[in-house]
Amino acid sequence: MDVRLPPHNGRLVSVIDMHTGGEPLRIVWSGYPEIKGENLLAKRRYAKEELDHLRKVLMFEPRGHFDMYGALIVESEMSEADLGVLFMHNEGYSTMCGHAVIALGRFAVDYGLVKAPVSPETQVNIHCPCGLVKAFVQFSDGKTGAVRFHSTPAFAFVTDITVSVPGYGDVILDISYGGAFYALVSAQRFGLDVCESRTRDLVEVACAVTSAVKSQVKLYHPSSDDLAFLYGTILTDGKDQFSNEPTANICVFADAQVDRSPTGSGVTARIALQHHKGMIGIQQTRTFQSGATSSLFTGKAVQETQCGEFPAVVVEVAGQAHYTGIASFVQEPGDSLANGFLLK
Ligand SMILES: O=C(O)[C@H]1NCC[C@@H]1O
Repeated sequence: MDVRLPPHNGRLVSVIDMHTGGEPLRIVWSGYPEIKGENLLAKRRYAKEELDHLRKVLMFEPRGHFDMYGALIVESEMSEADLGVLFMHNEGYSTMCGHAVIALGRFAVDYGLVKAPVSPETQVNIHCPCGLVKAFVQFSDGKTGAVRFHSTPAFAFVTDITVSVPGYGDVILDISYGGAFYALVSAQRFGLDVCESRTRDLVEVACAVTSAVKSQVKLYHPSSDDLAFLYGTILTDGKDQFSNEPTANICVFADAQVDRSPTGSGVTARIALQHHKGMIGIQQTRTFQSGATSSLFTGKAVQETQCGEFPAVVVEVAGQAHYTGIASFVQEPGDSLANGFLLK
């Protein structure tokens, strides 16, 4: 059967879909209008201000769903970058996304964004809004495999602060930065278990924490005000002290969106926090498990560094992404739901 273009408004947006540890990634590779801006953070602002209707078309139903995640490939102003990327979710545009970097590393090698890949690993420099992230993609017999990446400097922002969470009382928690800021607290504090409890119960608690922290704690990042916002809350199993056993967590980010993966930027933030508290050493590899799907990432601090006045670490996170499909999306004239909608 010939596949013909359906009736549409003139715009055809083509994507490649992947997932990393169950978390979807819709990579937009053609059909998006030019994203203007003299640097990546300016492009992020432009996408937010001028093109947000297209995020909704691609992330929301009927083409996506409440928990869809996307990546827009853009040009980077950094000479060492192989590609630039903007991340999209159900609320807007993130500054870092580890599961996406793991998928994009493979995509960049498989689709020729990097010339002459080498075995056993090909380096792909991905310019994310938080900075340059270096991905190392397994490559042998012409095939790509697992990916590890080195984060931008990650740091504990504040530890053991008390936040008043309506409905739950005073909660002691940490805030850590792994390319995005997260509040971190053990689910046990709320009588929940990140692997066993119902997802909706975990989401309710995490959202209450996120909203309390947003209203009570002012965040700050030494590089840019664009990075200084709380992305979400990570509920953990409380097993922060180093061990060879996996530690599980569930990340609730953006508008109550649930990460199916262990969360690359979350693993980065957790290791920065654990290192800050003396619970993990440099080069000690820890396994992180998603409370949602049981998928695994590994992580380790590979280098001590500085981020402004914050002692920081570079974290290496490793995982595996898979392809799920390709698609070209249209909006048909006369479709009252063509711009996308969400069920909450
Ligand atoms: O892996 C990560 O870092 C991301 N996954 C969805 C939420 C985070 O951006």
